[in-house]
Amino acid sequence: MTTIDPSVQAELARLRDSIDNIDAAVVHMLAERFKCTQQVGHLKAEHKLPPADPARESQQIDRLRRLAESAKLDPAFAEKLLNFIIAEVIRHHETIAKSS
Ligand SMILES: O=C(O)C(=O)C[C@]1(C(=O)O)C=C[C@@H](O)C=C1
Repeated sequence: MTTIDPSVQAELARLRDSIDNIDAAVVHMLAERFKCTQQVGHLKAEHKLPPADPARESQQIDRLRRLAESAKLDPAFAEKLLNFIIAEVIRHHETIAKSS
């Protein structure tokens, strides 16, 4: 087994504490986002609007890619993440539309 220098161990623990806080913030922000999109899903179902809005998605992707670049985050990663989240939202919208 490898022995870790106590100062390295302490630095790792400090960084992991921050990572845990950031992960918690991400979960809370996503939960808030999904609360909003649930309401959008009900509004769309009530007014017979389609679950997906590709024009809106293009605007969101352009904006997020620009934000990612200025934050020194890989824009391709930001785009993939947004697409992953939106795909889940569209599934939720479809479920709401079917049940209403
Ligand atoms: O803004 C909408 O119309 C939504 O339904 C929300 C949302 C999103 O998650 O941001 C999801 C699906 C649409 O294709 C576009 C955007």
